Amino acid sequence: MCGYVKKNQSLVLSMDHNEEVADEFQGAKVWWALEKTIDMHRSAHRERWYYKLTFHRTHRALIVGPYIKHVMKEGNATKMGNRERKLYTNNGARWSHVVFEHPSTFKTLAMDPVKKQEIIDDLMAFSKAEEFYKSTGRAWKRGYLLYGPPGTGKSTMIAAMANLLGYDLYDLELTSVKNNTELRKLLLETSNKSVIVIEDIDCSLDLTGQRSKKKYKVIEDEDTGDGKEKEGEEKEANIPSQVTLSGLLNFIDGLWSACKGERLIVFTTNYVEKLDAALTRKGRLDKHIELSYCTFEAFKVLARNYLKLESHHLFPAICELLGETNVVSADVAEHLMRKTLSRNVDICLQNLIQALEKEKENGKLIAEEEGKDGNNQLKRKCMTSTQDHLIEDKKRAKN
Ligand SMILES: Nc1ncnc2c1ncn2[C@@H]1O[C@H](COP(=O)(O)OP(=O)(O)OP(=O)(O)O)[C@@H](O)[C@H]1O
Repeated sequence: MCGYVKKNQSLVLSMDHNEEVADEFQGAKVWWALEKTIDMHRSAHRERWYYKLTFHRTHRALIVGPYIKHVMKEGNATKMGNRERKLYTNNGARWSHVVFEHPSTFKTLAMDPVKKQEIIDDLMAFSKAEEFYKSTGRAWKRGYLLYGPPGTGKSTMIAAMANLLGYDLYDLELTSVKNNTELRKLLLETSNKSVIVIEDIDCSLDLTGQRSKKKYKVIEDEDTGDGKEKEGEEKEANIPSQVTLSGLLNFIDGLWSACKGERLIVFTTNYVEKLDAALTRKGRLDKHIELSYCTFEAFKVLARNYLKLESHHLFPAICELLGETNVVSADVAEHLMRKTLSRNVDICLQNLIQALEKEKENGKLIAEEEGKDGNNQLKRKCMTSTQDHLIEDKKRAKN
């Protein structure tokens, strides 16, 4: 047997002609050999390679049934684990892809450890539940809704999910899908073992279930008189969208019942409270996960990721300040990244403390202005003033 290392660094073993490899399954010994025959079909003499399996006749039922099934399953799992995974994005009704190499894992994801483990367990149980879905006649799919302010790690978690399961990622841009026919085509083209992501669902579908109308720049073609999407002298027109929320939900519920393989569908939003109840009701989306402001537990993960620190004398001060402010993990990570510039952990943590203190002061000021005491509700308002800008930017980019 010989082996070589593939591009993605996994070891690939192969057998030589007439070489024999032994295996054992539930006490039964088997021997695999790679053999060759000459195919004399028509006048062409073609070599055909095959595996010969030898075992004692008393084990026939065990080997032909459960053992072969086991080998196929393990083989497929290995193939899935070794292949290059892809990140797909759609432009209208067409998918294009790049190699998916996002480094995020659940280990590097900053969040409450208990909640994190619960999500990992849920994903692993789902990925192994083929028999359950088959026996209950349900489509092998699971829906997640991730919600929380910008920068709390929703996209990071999605990458960690795809990495944990070894699935491809499909980033579905709904605003570029014209109608339900295009949506159906896109969804049917997704591979099994995939995560389909629809980010910022509140920007893609409005609350009545109608997709938000996209503003196209329309100019009259001088020769043909056709209205075409062009740059130049322009007037804006609303092209009515035909992708509806009910269309989307029907696809999720119905379409994949007829499809082989497992699929995760993940929606994200910054405004869970604005979503249509039809989308959020149980059964449609199986798990609702809130990603919120950075806690001390989450900070410890970030400190491990960025500073390789398990503890530090400034941690207690940071712990206290995080309890009094609403700061997202993206902002904390941004401060910790600066260590690469200053090369000094103490300075980096001191800067973070200063930023948190400033945030706390802002919260107090707003509280005073509003004539209320500086409790959570007001601190929330302080944060939303900056985050509303981010959300508005996102909406503008989509429209
Ligand atoms: N929980 C987290 N764990 C680890 N890193 C995080 C976390 N949250 C944010 N980050 C860091 O901040 C960056 C931005 O986070 P991310 O894009 O995942 O936030 P988001 O919640 O998806 O934001 P948005 O709602 O704007 O899409 C990430 O690239 C990552 O480096």
